[in-house]
Amino acid sequence: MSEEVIDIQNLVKTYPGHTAVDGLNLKIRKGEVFGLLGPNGAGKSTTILMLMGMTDPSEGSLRVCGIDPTRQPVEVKRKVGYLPENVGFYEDRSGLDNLVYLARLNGFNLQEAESKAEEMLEKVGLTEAAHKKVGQYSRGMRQRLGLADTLIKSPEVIILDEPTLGIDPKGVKELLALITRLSKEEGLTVLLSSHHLHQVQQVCDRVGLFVAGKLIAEGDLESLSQQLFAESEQRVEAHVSADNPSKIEQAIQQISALDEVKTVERQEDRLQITCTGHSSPRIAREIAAADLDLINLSQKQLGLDEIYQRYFEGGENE
Ligand SMILES: Nc1ncnc2c1ncn2[C@@H]1O[C@H](COP(=O)(O)OP(=O)(O)OP(=O)(O)O)[C@@H](O)[C@H]1O
Repeated sequence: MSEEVIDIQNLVKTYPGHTAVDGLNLKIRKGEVFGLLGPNGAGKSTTILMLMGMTDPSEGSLRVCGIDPTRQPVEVKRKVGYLPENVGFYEDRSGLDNLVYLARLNGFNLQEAESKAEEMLEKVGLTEAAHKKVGQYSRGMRQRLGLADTLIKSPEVIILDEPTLGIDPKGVKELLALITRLSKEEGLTVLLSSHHLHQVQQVCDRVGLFVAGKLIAEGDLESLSQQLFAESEQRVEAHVSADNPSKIEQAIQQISALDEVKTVERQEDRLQITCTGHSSPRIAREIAAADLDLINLSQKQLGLDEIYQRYFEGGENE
């Protein structure tokens, strides 16, 4: 059975006159890359702050690596690497110097700190820039340095809050590839918050859609589209044998008679069907009942694009 590294139950955070997180339930398993996707103001950062023990929940319970961050914030910080939206470094000192300093703060002696810092710089691809001042780093390099810092204490979980904000497309690609590699190679559990659906789609095993403090759906892409669009219009294409036109006509009549089917159009040996719900099995049965050979049946997979359009556009207060 898979181990739950993050376990959130009925989590609520209220500020005066405002509920930022509203009854959140979420479990994230060991080694998973989970994307918390939502518009500005959805409550992502507030949730992360509660996971890190930096702000207390108003209600509910949460465990990170089995630890309650509200009661044991120091313990949680030992196990969890946190990369905030903006990381502060000493700008006039090199990346290596900054990391050595941060490693020392984490309790390593000077020798250990130096070797850890070099190892982490190598891991995030900054060896060549090790002696360059951080003030001269690009935003992408700074985030990689931030990631190196979060990895120094060998965390079990890393939490990244909008890690790609302000990075150019090439830097984003490199950072996402790095996150994926770290998770796969080191069995790291990753929680990544973002409002960039394409980025989340590229790296996450599962996605949670967070809107106005509530998780409205979670799962992989297929289960998300089932949860959100079960009743909405789907497109199915049936590729059938063209040998017997009368059988094709018969199949079209039978499929058209199904309650959930709206339209059927024939394009030679392909039937384009619009329907609600998951009608593919019934459509396949009708084709078989018309004694027609079915070569292929495909249902258009709804992408996060459609999900985003429907739920997230507009952001806060929408
Ligand atoms: N300290 C605070 N006091 C009052 N309201 C707050 C506080 N922190 C956050 N909020 C409000 O709670 C809501 C959720 O904010 P939060 O920062 O968690 O959202 P987010 O999803 O991380 O968005 P963003 O991507 O913009 O950071 C917002 O409406 C915000 O204005």
